[in-house]
Amino acid sequence: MADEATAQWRSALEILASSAELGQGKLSIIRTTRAVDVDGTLVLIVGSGFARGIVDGSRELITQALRRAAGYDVPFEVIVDTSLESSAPVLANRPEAPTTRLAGPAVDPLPEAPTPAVTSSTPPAAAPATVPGYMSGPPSPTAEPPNADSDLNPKYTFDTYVTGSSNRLPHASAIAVAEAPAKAYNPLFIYGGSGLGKTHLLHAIGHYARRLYPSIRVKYVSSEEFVSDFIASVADGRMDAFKRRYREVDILLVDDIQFLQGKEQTLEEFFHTFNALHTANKQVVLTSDQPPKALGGFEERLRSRFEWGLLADVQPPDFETRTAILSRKASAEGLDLPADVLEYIASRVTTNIRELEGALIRVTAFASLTKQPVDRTLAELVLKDIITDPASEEITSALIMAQTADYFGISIDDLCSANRARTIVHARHIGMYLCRELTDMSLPQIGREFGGRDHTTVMSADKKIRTQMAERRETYNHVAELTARIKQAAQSSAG
Ligand SMILES: Nc1ncnc2c1ncn2[C@@H]1O[C@H](COP(=O)(O)OP(=O)(O)OP(=O)(O)O)[C@@H](O)[C@H]1O
Repeated sequence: MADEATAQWRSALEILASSAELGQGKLSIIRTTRAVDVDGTLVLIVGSGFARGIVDGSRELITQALRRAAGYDVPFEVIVDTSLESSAPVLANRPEAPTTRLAGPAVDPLPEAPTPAVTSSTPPAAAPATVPGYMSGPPSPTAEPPNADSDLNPKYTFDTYVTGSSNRLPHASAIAVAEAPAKAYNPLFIYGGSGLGKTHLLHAIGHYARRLYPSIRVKYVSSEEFVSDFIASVADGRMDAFKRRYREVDILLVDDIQFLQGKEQTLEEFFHTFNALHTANKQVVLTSDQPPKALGGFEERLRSRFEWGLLADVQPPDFETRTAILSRKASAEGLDLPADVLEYIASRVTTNIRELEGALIRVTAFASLTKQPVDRTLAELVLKDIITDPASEEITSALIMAQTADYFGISIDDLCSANRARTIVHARHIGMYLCRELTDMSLPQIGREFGGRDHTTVMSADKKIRTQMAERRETYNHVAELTARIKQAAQSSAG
């Protein structure tokens, strides 16, 4: 595979050289890059942070050149290997980029919230009588400090998780696992459709376990981050550190395991990680959009291990649970919404809780913009374009991007480009926001669609649009009108 990667990269370099778009200076730096293939990702290894900056700044042209060379989109990562430095120009006093291109935290790593108020779903605050013995010993000297990078979202706790018949089993087993890691069920495998709270439960396990056992080492990782970390570590020759990161923990929480499908080298490493943890009596919790048996692209030996512990599925919430979730979200935001409004929203959005939250945001944003009280008429007006029959429509990122480009009078290439013109940036942010709300795509997937951007860019676009909707009428209108167009287009193509 390495030869093929080199050949592909050489062809791309020729294409770049034959186009005048990249200056000779940049080109000569890019030429010093080495390419290897890891699990279908082309890893471009540069000799310095400076060279990496040049390659990163030329992403769009490199993407196009690789596409022309290979005949398809070639995903690529850039990493720094300073042993190559002699072949690349070095500028004095330029801060070095980190040696690996690990994806940043999936959520803001804020300190854990103080002991939350007691609610019906709050687990007991005291530690259970039997504290797992392995946590009483001193931490390994080579291990990272406890929870140094556990990346837990402070909002995703058991307190803020509403339970109902659709999620009682995963909720109860998540609590059991946090209370007695590696004793109750190992692994715990939580599966179910998109936006149903699997990530929320993983983070809640981490928070609660840390509250019970302050020195416990918890690591949360999305499987896409696991892949990037693995790729960067292989290419970088830093597998020892990689192994320590994932094996010297007490609880490993791995989100959206289905993204490992077909990634043979990563799966092999994951298999060994899993075995090492399980043998050492450490807890593993996994989430997936499907049960283990349905996970194509996974070897039987791994799928059968996923079934060693407990399988817990999350179902779409019923009407009462949806209403309770909305009520909880509204009060967390300090909003006082009449019951009939909450019920109306819950009746319109039935399958995905992320979309349910999106509907709440729109209704309250519109009320705030127009300085009107939130009542049923207003909610009906705002949500009139939210269509409830998910079977009749398929909303894809391609559809969202085409409609967004058309709406703003720009091209899809503009949306994916590095162009920072105001309208284009705004359109890009709205496109990302709508992909987040209206599709099942993960943050990294959305980032890739929009010109190979990092998942943290998608997160900040999502946050920006959410905030702007309540502050600027124009943004609110853009989102509302575009959603209506996208849903109509999806329905007419389904019909
Ligand atoms: N039972 C619940 N109570 C309160 N909030 C919930 C509940 N279930 C989901 N949510 C909220 O819905 C949103 C989506 O949930 P989450 O991201 O955990 O879903 P997911 O199943 O991991 O989705 P995906 O498979 O797309 O990653 C989050 O903001 C989460 O807090």
